[in-house]
Amino acid sequence: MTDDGRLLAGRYRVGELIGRGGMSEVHLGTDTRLSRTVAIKLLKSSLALDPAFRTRFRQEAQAAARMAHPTIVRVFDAGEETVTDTSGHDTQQPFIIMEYVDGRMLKDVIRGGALESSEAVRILEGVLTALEYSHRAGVVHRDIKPGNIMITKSGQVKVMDFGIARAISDSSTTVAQTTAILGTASYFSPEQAKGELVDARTDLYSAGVVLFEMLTGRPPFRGDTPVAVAYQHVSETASKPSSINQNVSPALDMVVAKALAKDRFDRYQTAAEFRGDLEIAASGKLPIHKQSEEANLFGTPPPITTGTELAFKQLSEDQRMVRTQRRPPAIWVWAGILSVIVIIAAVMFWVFNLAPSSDIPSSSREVPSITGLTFEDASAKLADRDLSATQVPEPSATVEKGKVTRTDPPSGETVAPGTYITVYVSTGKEQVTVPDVTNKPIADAQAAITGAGMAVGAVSKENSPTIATDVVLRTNPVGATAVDSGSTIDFVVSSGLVTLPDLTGQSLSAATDILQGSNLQLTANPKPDTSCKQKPNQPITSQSIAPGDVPQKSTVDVVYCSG
Ligand SMILES: Nc1ncnc2c1ncn2[C@@H]1O[C@H](COP(=O)(O)OP(=O)(O)OP(=O)(O)O)[C@@H](O)[C@H]1O
Repeated sequence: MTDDGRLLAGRYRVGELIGRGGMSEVHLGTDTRLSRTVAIKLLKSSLALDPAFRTRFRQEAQAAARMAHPTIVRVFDAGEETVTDTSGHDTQQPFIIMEYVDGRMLKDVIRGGALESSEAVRILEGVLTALEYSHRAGVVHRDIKPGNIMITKSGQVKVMDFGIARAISDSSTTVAQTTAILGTASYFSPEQAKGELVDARTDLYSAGVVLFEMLTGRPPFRGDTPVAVAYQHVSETASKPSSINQNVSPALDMVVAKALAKDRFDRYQTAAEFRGDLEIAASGKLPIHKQSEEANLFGTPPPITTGTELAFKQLSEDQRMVRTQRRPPAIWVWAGILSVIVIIAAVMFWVFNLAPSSDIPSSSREVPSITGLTFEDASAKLADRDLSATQVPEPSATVEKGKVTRTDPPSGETVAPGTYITVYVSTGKEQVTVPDVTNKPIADAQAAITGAGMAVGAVSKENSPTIATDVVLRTNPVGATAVDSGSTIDFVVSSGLVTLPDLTGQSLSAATDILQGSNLQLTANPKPDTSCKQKPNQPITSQSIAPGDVPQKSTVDVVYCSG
């Protein structure tokens, strides 16, 4: 991870790369004027080639910068920087200076599976609060999806990228390109899929899709291509979330059904209305809109289509069912057939005219092997295959710090273009603390060390006047030191012996003191030697145990010169 080091607008220092999305690279940065940490989104320079996009982007970023709400990632500034490419040409690179959010993307949270209903409701309430505020300010988000919702470490919900989708879809990009840039079509409303005008209710549909995914762990419609997914948003009925996750209450099923109504007039009309029903559902009551309404909104769970052909097959089957089961008046049958033809024509137009003309293929991608690369190189390799990357740090015993350890989905798996790949980057070996095992028997101490993730090393013995045999005197490294997980810890244990010094030449009282300090004892009956030549201190002439290692508390007999 290299620091870019550039200064944008003479003020924002571009730091380490922290993420790469479908349309941008995101770096940590510093606002040098205010000395604060910011996130810097550098938009792909290919987008900046279109002057209409640049104008629209500036306007939208300015509108977003006017919004200040705790549930919205603050936009502080936006602009363009002239960049000289390798061939010496100057190009404009748009950038956005945002509040830095220390947290996780909702898409990464959902990757772990369905959330508890209460948590899903709490997060969606945050999203709806943000939408209520932005819709009042006249800003429609247009790209509400788990990849634009962050959850801070304290659990706060923050929605980002207001207005950016508008800048993209209003420039000369095709629908297929827009889909590829903005990610999958999973969160598109029916009106977006049909290329119609959008309004605040479009965001509420997408919020309904996000709620569905939080409750079930998967979006309501899946398919191999954006077209197959968009088709289902227009014409298929979503399953009840409770048919996928039985912990979801009927009340929440009803809220999701209303949010996902195909006709925007059947949906929640405002974010506040949606939030109100969520609160009612969370309290265990059924929202006011009636059960009969719910029955109309949900059909039987549709099979998961794998492509446009399957979608068409399903469509013709539906037609057959309409004819045989309900027997509606002929005029309705013909109206139904007509609308089906219109949809098929729209999809065919999209498939055969727009998608091939764009340089963004819609087939699936294989996740490449990127372990061992830096995040920067890995995300570039993913971007080559139209895949986005999110960085998640994790300790690794084997992979060097700063290098990719693994991905989710793993390499070799096939995914749709625009899919977010979680890229795990090594923070080096996990740090563990050496437990304090002094005064513990060696067997207990060794168990404590292995239990704390370290390896047992050499055991050496050392004399100790007081500590019992095979009890730990100290470790190396000593207790409370932080070390790499798996480090080897050496032990020094008591030998149960003590060093007896040479006592000859010492007076009896000096010898008593010396031995006491070593937890040894001088005999109570030292033997006098009268044959020697008397000296003033009556020195010891011999000792019963030779100097050296002796068991603790040994008693030493001595002979002293009494003269
Ligand atoms: N304000 C922020 N604070 C901290 N990290 C951020 C911030 N914005 C983005 N990121 C990180 O950068 C990554 C890429 O950002 P993001 O998904 O917004 O890019 P994008 O190009 O807008 O993607 P897309 O449009 O495909 O969703 C995110 O997954 C996230 O990890």
